[in-house]
Amino acid sequence: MTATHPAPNPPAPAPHGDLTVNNVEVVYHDIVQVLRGVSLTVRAGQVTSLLGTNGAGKTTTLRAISGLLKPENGRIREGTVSFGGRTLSSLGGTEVVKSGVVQVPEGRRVFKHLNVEENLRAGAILGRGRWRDDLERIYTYFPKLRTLRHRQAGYTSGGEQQMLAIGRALMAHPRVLLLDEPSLGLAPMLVAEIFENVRRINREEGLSVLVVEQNATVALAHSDYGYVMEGGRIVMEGESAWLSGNPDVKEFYLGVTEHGQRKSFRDVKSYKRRKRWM
Ligand SMILES: Nc1ncnc2c1ncn2[C@@H]1O[C@H](COP(=O)(O)OP(=O)(O)OP(=O)(O)O)[C@@H](O)[C@H]1O
Repeated sequence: MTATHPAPNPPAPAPHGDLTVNNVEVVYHDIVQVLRGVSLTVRAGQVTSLLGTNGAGKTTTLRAISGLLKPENGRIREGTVSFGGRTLSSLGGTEVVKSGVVQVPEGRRVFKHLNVEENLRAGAILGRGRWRDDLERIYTYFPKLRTLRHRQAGYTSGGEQQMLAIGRALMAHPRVLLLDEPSLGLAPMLVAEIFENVRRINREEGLSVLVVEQNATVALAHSDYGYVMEGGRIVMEGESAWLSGNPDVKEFYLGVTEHGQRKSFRDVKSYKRRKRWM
């Protein structure tokens, strides 16, 4: 059963519309079913988080949206993905990018042999806007990248590569940005900086964001609405403020009991086995 908590005052939709995943089932290699009827909405102009443990199906959900299942031998067996009324689920990755939906992949995947500025310019593939103005725009959001602009990307830190990957995606003027675990392997201060920047871009440009995270604390602190996935299904959804105060989410994802104590890893694991949301 899915627990829901409707948003009382949804903001006025931005002109580009919502991104909707409707009852999507995904199989890999035609036999391994990973998504079992996933439905979610990334509201225009909002930051939406998709939470869940390892293997829940979060990355697969992003691939289903961004048209990147095929290279992984996966396909959408049932359901649709649409953006602003246009169906994306039959399009390939390049067409999805052209429609304004751009994914920042997990693990950064910057071009390590190119310098920072060359990486950013590689993101201007759609020729939307003027690349010089766009570089300035990205450097305003991520001043660190300006100071590093001539450095080979392979010699920058993990956090800098994450900023670069986000900056590169922004060069394509996306309307929806898909972020796969931006916190992975980064120190907490850097994670906070990256999420604050994403929030700022969302507010200033009206960019919609779907962020996949295992770090529920930081994702809920910087998003409007959240979904929790388990076993290829959405098991809970609601406004982020409500989710972060929800005892089930607190206990399981944030590892905190009602009395404010941290749960031990073993307790959290046994809680997981009980699967109280299913
Ligand atoms: N290319 C693939 N071929 C076959 N199975 C896959 C493939 N990619 C993912 N899977 C399987 O699909 C399930 C969901 O994986 P997915 O990466 O979507 O989960 P996730 O929630 O993003 O987890 P993680 O945080 O570990 O990346 C896992 O059981 C995984 O083994």
